[in-house]
Amino acid sequence: MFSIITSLFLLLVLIIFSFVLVRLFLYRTALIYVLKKWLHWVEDRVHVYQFFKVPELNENSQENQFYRKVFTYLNSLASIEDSDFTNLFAGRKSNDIVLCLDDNQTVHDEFLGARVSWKNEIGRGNEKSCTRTSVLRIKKKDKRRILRPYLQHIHKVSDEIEQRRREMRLFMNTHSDHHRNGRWISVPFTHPSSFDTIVMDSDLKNKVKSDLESFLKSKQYYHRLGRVWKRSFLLYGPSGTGKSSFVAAMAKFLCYDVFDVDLFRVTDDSDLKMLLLQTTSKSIIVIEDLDRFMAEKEKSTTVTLSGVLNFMDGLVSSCCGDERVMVFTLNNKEQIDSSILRPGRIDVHIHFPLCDFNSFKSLANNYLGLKDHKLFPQVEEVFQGGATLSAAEIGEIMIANRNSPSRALRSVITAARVGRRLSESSAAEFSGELGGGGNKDGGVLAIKEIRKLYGILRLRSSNKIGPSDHESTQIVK
Ligand SMILES: Nc1ncnc2c1ncn2[C@@H]1O[C@H](COP(=O)(O)OP(=O)(O)OP(=O)(O)O)[C@@H](O)[C@H]1O
Ligand SMILES: [Mg+2]
Repeated sequence: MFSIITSLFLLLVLIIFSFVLVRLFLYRTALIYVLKKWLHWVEDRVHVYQFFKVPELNENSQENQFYRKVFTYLNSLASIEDSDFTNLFAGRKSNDIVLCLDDNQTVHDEFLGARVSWKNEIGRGNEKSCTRTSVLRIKKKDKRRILRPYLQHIHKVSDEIEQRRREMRLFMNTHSDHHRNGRWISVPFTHPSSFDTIVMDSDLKNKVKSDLESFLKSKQYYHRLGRVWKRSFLLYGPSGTGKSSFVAAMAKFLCYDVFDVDLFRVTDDSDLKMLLLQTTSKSIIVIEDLDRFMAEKEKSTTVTLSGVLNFMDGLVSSCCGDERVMVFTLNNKEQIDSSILRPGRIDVHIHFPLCDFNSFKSLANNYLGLKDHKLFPQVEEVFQGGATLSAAEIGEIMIANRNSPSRALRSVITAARVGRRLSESSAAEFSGELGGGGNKDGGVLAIKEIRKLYGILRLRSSNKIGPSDHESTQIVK
C-alpha cells in the first residue's frame, strides 16, 4: 500500500516536472507562438468571416479620410507590438518613439467582447504608385452587433488622438503679388499665453471659457437654426491690456489655428474675400487694431468699410466653411464706425481695462510669487488715486525687478504716480520731452527713464490713452 502511494506521488511529481519543462521549453523557444498561430488557424476554419476594405484613395483618386482615421486608430492599439513587423519613428518630443503598422501586417483588436483583425494590405495602383487598403475582418455572427458602433468608436478615438497631436499654426497673409504658393504663409503657433496666465476678472474669464465650450458643442444647434457655425468677438481697450494675449489664449483653449489678417497688405475688397475663402475650418481669424486701420486706410489700401463689414458677416464668410471664431481688436470704440458695432454684427464684446488694484495683485502673484507685501497698501492707494498703468507696463516692471519684490513694488508706485502726472499734462508737451531731453522736469524725465529701462518706449499717445476707467471688464452679448 505504502509503495503504491509512493509511486503515485513520484508519478505526480514527474508529471508536474515535465509540465514545467515543456512550458519552459515552449516559452524559451518560439514554439508557443507557433502553437498560438495554429490555434488561430483552427479557429479561423470554424468561423465564417466578413471583410470590409478601407482603401487609401477613393474612386476619384482623392484621399479617403476614413483610411487615415483607421490608420491613426490602429497605430494607437497596444496589440500593434505583437505584429511581426512594426515601423519605429521618432516622435515629436525627444526620446519619444512612435510605433507604426507596417505593410501587409495584421493587428488584432477587441470591441464589445468580439475579436476583430485588421490587415494593412499594399496593392498596385497605376504603373508607378502603390496604394494601401486596410482590411477589417469580422466574424459574421458579430457583424450586426458591433460593426456600426465599432466604426463610430474608431472615428471618435482617432479624432481625439488627432486633436491632441495637432500642431497649431499661425497664418499670416502675404502681399497679393507674392501669392504663387497661396496668400497665407504659416509658422508653428507657440505663443505662451493661456487663460491661466491672463489676468482679468475671473467671472468674465469663466464666462468666455464656457461660451467657447458651448460653441464647440453647438454644431447641430447652429445648423438647425440655419446659421453658420461661427462666433465673433470684439476685444477693446487701451494698449497693453492683454487683447492679443487673449486671442492666443482662446486659440490654445480651442486648439484652433490662427489666421492673422494684416489689412494693410490687402489690396481691395475682393482680395479680402479671397483671403477669407482660403482660410480653413477650426481656426480663429483675427483682425487687430481695426480702429487704427480705419483711421489710416485711405493712405495705403482700397479696402472699404463695406468690404470689412462683408468680411465680418457677408455671404463669403458664410461660404468659407464652418467652425470658425472671428476676433477683432481695437483700442477705442468711440473711433470706429457705428455700423461695425451695431447689434448682431459681433456676438460678444469684451472690454480690457487698465489695471486696478485687484489685477495688480494677480500680476504680483504671477510675476513675483507675492500674495501679500507691506507695500501693498501704498500700491492700493495709488490705484485708488487713479493710476493708469496697463498690465503690460506693470509686467515689464516686475520682470525687470523679479529678484527684488520690494524694488518692483516701489517702481510700480513711482511709475503709477509719474504716469498720473503725465496723463494730466498735454500730449504735445509730452512728445516734446521725448525728442528734446534737456528739460529739467523731474517727473517727465523719471517716466522717460522708467519706460526706457523697461523697454516701454511705445508711449501711449493721446488717442491710445483710453478713459482712465477702472470699471470691471464686461461681456456684452
Ligand atoms: N491682462 C493681462 N494679463 C497678463 N498679462 C498681460 C495682460 N495684459 C498684458 N499683458 C502682458 O503684456 C504684454 C502685452 O500684451 P498684449 O500684446 O496682449 O496687449 P494688447 O492689449 O494686445 O496691446 P495693443 O493694443 O498695443 O496691441 C504681453 O506680453 C502680456 O504678457
Ligand atoms: Mg495687441
